[in-house]
Amino acid sequence: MLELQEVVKVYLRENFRHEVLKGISFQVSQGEFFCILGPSGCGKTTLLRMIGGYEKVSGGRILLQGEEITGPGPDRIMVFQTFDQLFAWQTVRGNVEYPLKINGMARGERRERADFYIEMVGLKGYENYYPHQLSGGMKQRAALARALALQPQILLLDEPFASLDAQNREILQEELLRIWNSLKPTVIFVTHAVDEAIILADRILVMTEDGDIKMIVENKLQRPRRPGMPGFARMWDFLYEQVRSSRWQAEKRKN
Ligand SMILES: Nc1ncnc2c1ncn2[C@@H]1O[C@H](COP(=O)(O)OP(=O)(O)OP(=O)(O)O)[C@@H](O)[C@H]1O
Repeated sequence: MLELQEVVKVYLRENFRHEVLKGISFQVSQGEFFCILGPSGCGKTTLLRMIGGYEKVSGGRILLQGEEITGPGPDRIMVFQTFDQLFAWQTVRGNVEYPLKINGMARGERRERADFYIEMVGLKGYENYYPHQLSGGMKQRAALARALALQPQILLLDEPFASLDAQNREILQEELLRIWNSLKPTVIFVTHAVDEAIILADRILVMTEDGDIKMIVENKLQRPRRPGMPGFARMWDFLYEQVRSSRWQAEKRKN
């Protein structure tokens, strides 16, 4: 469904060419839960933004259903880590309805659709709350409802639970998996947390510190996955070592 072919991203910094991504190629299937795991600064967000069409590639191609991505579209929606992605002056319902309104959906239909997804993310009863009246977890639920309401082909999630406390993070991971099981969207989920990648993903792409693919690992652990289950710790050790060693190699190169 999604194919990246030798994708390169270069930024210019004070007249220096900074190659952030070094020729990334992979494919994601329809309905797959795909995680991109890597240390801070390795280019995960840049990669996601290019798939979203918010950022141009410097080389290579990104194809969605065989068509090259040239800009943003309602078929790919992004959810971010920050709690301030909602419109502060709109209620939860207003936030979820807004993109539908922009897309020309009639009032009755968009109200119905918004309420459906608000209930799905567990915010029924909070439709008329403003963002400042919500906890961090509730804000992320609202952002997820807004994204889901557009019924995108691909959900692009950029560390959406990273700012939550551990307990809320766990709850939201479970909820996301429940929603993914019922709607089966294709999900590309960026994280730097090894446990999160193992709990969520069908496959895990491990990036090197310097913007390359270290490996793509198939996650065959049975769902639901819990840190104490057989095989979890072994996988965690393996992935953690991959992330750690790529960071160490990059540090050695810098010195
Ligand atoms: N607009 C930009 N201009 C110049 N450099 C940029 C720009 N955006 C990102 N970068 C650089 O690209 C590299 C990768 O950044 P990116 O945000 O994609 O990493 P990341 O893996 O998502 O990091 P984190 O986990 O900390 O969010 C960094 O060195 C960053 O400074």
